[in-house]
Amino acid sequence: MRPRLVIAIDGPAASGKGTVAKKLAEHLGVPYLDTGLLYRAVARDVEARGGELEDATAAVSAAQSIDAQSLCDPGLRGPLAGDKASIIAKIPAVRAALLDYQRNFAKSSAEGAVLDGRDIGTVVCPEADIKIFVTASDEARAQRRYLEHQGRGENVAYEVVLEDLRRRDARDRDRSVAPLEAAGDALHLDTTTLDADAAFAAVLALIAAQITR
Ligand SMILES: Nc1ncnc2c1ncn2[C@@H]1O[C@H](COP(=O)(O)OP(=O)(O)OP(=O)(O)O)[C@@H](O)[C@H]1O
Ligand SMILES: Nc1ccn([C@@H]2O[C@H](COP(=O)(O)O)[C@@H](O)[C@H]2O)c(=O)n1
Repeated sequence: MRPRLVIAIDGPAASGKGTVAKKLAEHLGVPYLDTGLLYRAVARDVEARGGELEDATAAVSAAQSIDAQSLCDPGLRGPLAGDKASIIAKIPAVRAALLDYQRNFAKSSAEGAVLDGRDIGTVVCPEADIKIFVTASDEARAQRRYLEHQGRGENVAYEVVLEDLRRRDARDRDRSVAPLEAAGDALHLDTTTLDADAAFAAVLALIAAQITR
């Protein structure tokens, strides 16, 4: 029988962490949480109530009343929602309000769980069995986002996508609480030259090597 595994996957925007995390959860038959959706949903709810994203009181109130059912809202997808999420994600009390939800999710299944985000290996699940930090060059990540825009028929210049991505990364890296960074014991995967299948195969190999060590 396979041991219970909690797997933490972190990395910057469009590094491909969500793609590998979802595949991994399916492969292992464990629940998967895209924690970015929580921050996106808080930003959505603050604005829906007429609040400002920088208003800590409004953001904490939204974080405390987050509705798990509403995380599948397609309006949460896309870079604008991600950018708004990164503004409320800087507020320490918002992060604190979302911690229990994430930690309870990690404990919710006897088989384990896969969570992806920015601070899973460092703050949410510091005791995770496996931690993976997924990266790719800025240019490769911007190209992925650019292709997403094109797929939706949106006319956005590659240079604008690159600039937006770098601004969001900087906000996530430079914040005072739970910044985007690799845990000291994380395994590193650079997906710049890997397609999604190759990245998944590389993750499986990293995990196999760690488990059999
Ligand atoms: N290895 C890869 N090679 C090329 N494209 C990829 C790869 N992995 C994912 N993609 C594509 O890149 C885009 C971003 O991938 P994904 O959503 O997994 O990134 P992410 O790191 O979870 O981003 P975010 O934090 O913004 O949610 C998607 O369109 C996805 O299909
Ligand atoms: N664990 C996390 C996850 C996300 N964030 C913030 O939310 C933004 C959107 O995240 P996506 O993964 O959906 O792109 C992200 O830029 C972070 O600001 C976070 O702080 N911690």
